[in-house]
Amino acid sequence: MQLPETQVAVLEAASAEDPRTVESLADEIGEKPETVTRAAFELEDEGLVEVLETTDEHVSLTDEARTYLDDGLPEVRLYRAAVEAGADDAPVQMGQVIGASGLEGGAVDIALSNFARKGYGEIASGEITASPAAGPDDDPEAAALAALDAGESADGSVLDQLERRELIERSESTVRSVQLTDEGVTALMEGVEAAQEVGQLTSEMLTSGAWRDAEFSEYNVAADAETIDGGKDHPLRAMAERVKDVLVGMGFEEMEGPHADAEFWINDCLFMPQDHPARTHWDQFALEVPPMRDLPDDVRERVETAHREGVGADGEGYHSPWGEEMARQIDLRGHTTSLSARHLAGVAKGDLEPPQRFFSIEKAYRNDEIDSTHLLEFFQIEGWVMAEDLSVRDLMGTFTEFYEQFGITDLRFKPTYNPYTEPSFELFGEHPVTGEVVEIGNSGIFRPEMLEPLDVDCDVMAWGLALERLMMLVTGAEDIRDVHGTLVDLEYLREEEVRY
Ligand SMILES: N[C@@H](Cc1ccccc1)C(=O)O
Repeated sequence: MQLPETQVAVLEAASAEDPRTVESLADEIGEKPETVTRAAFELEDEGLVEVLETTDEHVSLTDEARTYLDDGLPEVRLYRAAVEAGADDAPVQMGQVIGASGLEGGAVDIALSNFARKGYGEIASGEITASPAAGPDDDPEAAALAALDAGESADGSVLDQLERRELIERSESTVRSVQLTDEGVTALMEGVEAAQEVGQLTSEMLTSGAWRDAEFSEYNVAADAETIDGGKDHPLRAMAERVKDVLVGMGFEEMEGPHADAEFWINDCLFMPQDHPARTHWDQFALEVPPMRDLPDDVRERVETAHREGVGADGEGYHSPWGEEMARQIDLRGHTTSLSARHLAGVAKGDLEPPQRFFSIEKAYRNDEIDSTHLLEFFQIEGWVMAEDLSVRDLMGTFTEFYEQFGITDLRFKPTYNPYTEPSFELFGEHPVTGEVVEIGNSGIFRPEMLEPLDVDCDVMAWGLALERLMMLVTGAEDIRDVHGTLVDLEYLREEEVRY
């Protein structure tokens, strides 16, 4: 029988009694493990060997665990310091024990929570009591860490606990072994010889014509191959593109504009009084840069008058103080409605005649508390329609049509308040996994107090929708941080389906 060279080598090195790992075969015949794996699968296809797979669990200690190997677990240190201070007799001031233990920073919290969990004693009203019966010398977690460090194994439930404490990392790998089949043994007895098979066509073979006589090895499309992670769009970017397609399909044109902009465009044009709470720097990020130089004089004057005197015959409004300095201050935009203001004021695309439809899918920045539904930066799907005689029905109809494209058909609306819209509505959708009703956007019909100073004399309905929330409803993700930001699992990004 003739076989390619590596297959012959693998076959000869393999045994019928003891499965041999790919690594040891590779060592023996001086080939790379990948090459041996490939040859092994080819031999398996021919029935000459069997490839056996087992999973090998590997446990490694984290850096944190290594410091505990030297210093002891924080809770054990705390217990020892407590006993030393007499806390096994009577309660002792916590500060005193912590000081004596030498624990600092985050280690103190770690010590306290595990001290309580392990029943080493009690902590109440700033005092610590150590239970004399606790035996930190036999702490199973400490023992397991020492055993693992010495290359020994440890009990499964202790391992689970150590993993929860992030003191160990567990990984699995597939170990492949090769064993000769009866057919393989027979083939070896009858004699196998190496055939000169060519694995790869080279340019030399093409120029010399050697390819004509060469015997090429066959492809094995079923063989395991190295995973190659190619570049692709981030799932959130892919979602943004999908939204863009839908909106363009609905007749919308895209807006562009600065991420860092004058408060004038972010807030003042939206009839947000300068003492409005959302304008404090707790909410939006102010930049230490020179103020905006160019503001169109006529718009600035009309906006100022609207703030100071109100709009309309009876001058309704906030009659709030207004200063140009604040209007020229540059912030990271807290919403992309600044782009709508620039477009409506005619500074982006010149004067616009109705009907018009515009959108943007761009980042907004807010000093929010980060949690499962909030990030400091997020993408807003901003949009507006300018036309004669718009009503709330038009607004709801537009949303219904838009969200339908993403399979969301159970929209709910709730009246809300924005300084720049009247009426205003928040939009909600149901989370497909948790069933929770999630806010997905905010909308309304721009007030005359906003539109008149911008010199717009027809109706404009507008909205800001959250791209990440839409993504959560579409994918079922329960935490925004699983989808976007620095905590996203790389495996998710690698494996997420590519959509065209
Ligand atoms: N700017 C609003 C969204 C919005 C835009 C336009 C009209 C009404 C609401 C927000 O960030 O929540």
